[in-house]
Amino acid sequence: MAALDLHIDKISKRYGATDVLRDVSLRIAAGEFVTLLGPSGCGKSTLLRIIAGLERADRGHVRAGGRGLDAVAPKDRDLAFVFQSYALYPHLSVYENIAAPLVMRELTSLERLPVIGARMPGAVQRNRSIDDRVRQTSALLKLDALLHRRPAALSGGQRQRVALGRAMVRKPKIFLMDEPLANLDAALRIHTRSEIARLHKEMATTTLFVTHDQAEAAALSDRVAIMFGGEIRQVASPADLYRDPIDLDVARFLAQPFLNELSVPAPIRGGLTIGSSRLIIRDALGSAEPGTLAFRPEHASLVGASEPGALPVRVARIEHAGTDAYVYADADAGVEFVVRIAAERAQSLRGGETLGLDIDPERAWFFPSNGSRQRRDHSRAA
Ligand SMILES: Nc1ncnc2c1ncn2[C@@H]1O[C@H](COP(=O)(O)OP(=O)(O)OP(=O)(O)O)[C@@H](O)[C@H]1O
Repeated sequence: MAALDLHIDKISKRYGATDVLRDVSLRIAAGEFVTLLGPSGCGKSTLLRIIAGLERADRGHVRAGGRGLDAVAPKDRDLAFVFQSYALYPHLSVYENIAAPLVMRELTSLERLPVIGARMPGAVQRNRSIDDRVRQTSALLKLDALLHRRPAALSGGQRQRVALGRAMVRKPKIFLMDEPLANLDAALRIHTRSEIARLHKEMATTTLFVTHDQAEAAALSDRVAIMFGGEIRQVASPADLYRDPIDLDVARFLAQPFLNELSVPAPIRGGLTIGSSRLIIRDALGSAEPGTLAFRPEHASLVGASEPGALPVRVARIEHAGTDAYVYADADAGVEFVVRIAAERAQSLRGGETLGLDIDPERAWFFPSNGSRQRRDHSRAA
C-alpha cells in the first residue's frame, strides 16, 4: 500500500471569538507516524477534523501526496478516521461491520440485497473480493475467531480493533486517529497501543494520531508535535522532546512523573545563586535575565551534605517505584525537589537526614522568564 505524505500549511480556525488554531503547519512524511500531543482543548481534534474535511479551516491548506485537499469531499480524501468512540453498527456482526465501508462503496443498492444481490452479474466477483479483504484485515487484527459476534459481545479492546479494521479495510493512504485508546482500561490501552505500533510497522501507512497522554505519544511516534492554545510549539522525536524542550510548558507536559522547578535571579556567566550556594548550569550561559531552573528527577543525585557545589536538602519522604525510588527532599525556603535514585540505595536513607543535592550542570535547563531557552540543537520544525 503506497503511503502519501501529508502537508498542513498555515491552518487557522476561529469559533466565535476564540482562536482554536493559529497558523498551524506540519509536514508528515509518507509512512511516518506523527502524534499531536497537548492538553484538553488545545485544538488537536479540530485540526484532525479539518484534515479529514469534516470541518472547514478559515485559512490555510491541506495537501496529501502533493494534491490539494481543500476542495475535495471527505469521502474522496483517501483518509480513514478512527474515533475515540467505536461507533460500530450494533445489529451487524464483526464481519459485517468490517465489510460495511466496502459494501457501501463497491456494491449498488440492488447488489446489496440479500439473495438477489449475490446473484447479480458482477456482484459475485466483487463480493468475493470484499470477502478476501475482510478476511485479510481480520487476520491482521487477530479478529478471525470473532467474525460472527455482535459488538455487544466484545470487550472494549476488541471493539476498538473492529473499528480499526473498518478503517483499514479500505486501504487508506493516510490514517487519522483521534484518541482511539481513550475508552480502554489501563492494561488494554497498553495492549492495543502495541497492536497499533505493530500494524503501523507492517503497513507503513502515514498516520496522524491524537492523544493527551505523553506515554502513548512516546511509545508510538516517530515524531511528536506538541500543541498548546491552538499552536504547535515543538515537533521532534519523543527522545528529543524529553531531552531538549523548547520551553517550560513543553518540559512540564512531558514530566514523567515530576519536573523540578525553581525561580532564580538572572545568572552571571552561567552561575545561578540558590540560597547560599552557587551553581554553574551550562544552559544558563549567555542568559542575563531571571528565569526558572528546571531538571528531571533523574538529572540530580544525592551526595554528602558537605560536598562542594551541592545544595543542602533534608530527606522528607521516599516513594518506591520498582527498581527506582523517588526521594522528596526539602531545601531552604520551602522548596521541594524530587530525585530519582536506585531502590537499593534508598534503603540506606532515613527521613530527616541532611544531604547535598547535586544537579547535573549539563542536563538541567534554564528557561528565561521572557524569551526562549537557548537550545543546543534545533529540533523545532514545521
Ligand atoms: N463546534 C465548535 N464550536 C465552538 N467551539 C468549539 C467547537 N469545536 C471545538 N470548539 C472549541 O475549540 C477548542 C479546541 O477543541 P478541540 O476539540 O479541537 O480540542 P482538543 O485538543 O482535541 O481537546 P480534547 O483533548 O479535550 O478532545 C475548545 O476550546 C473547544 O471548546
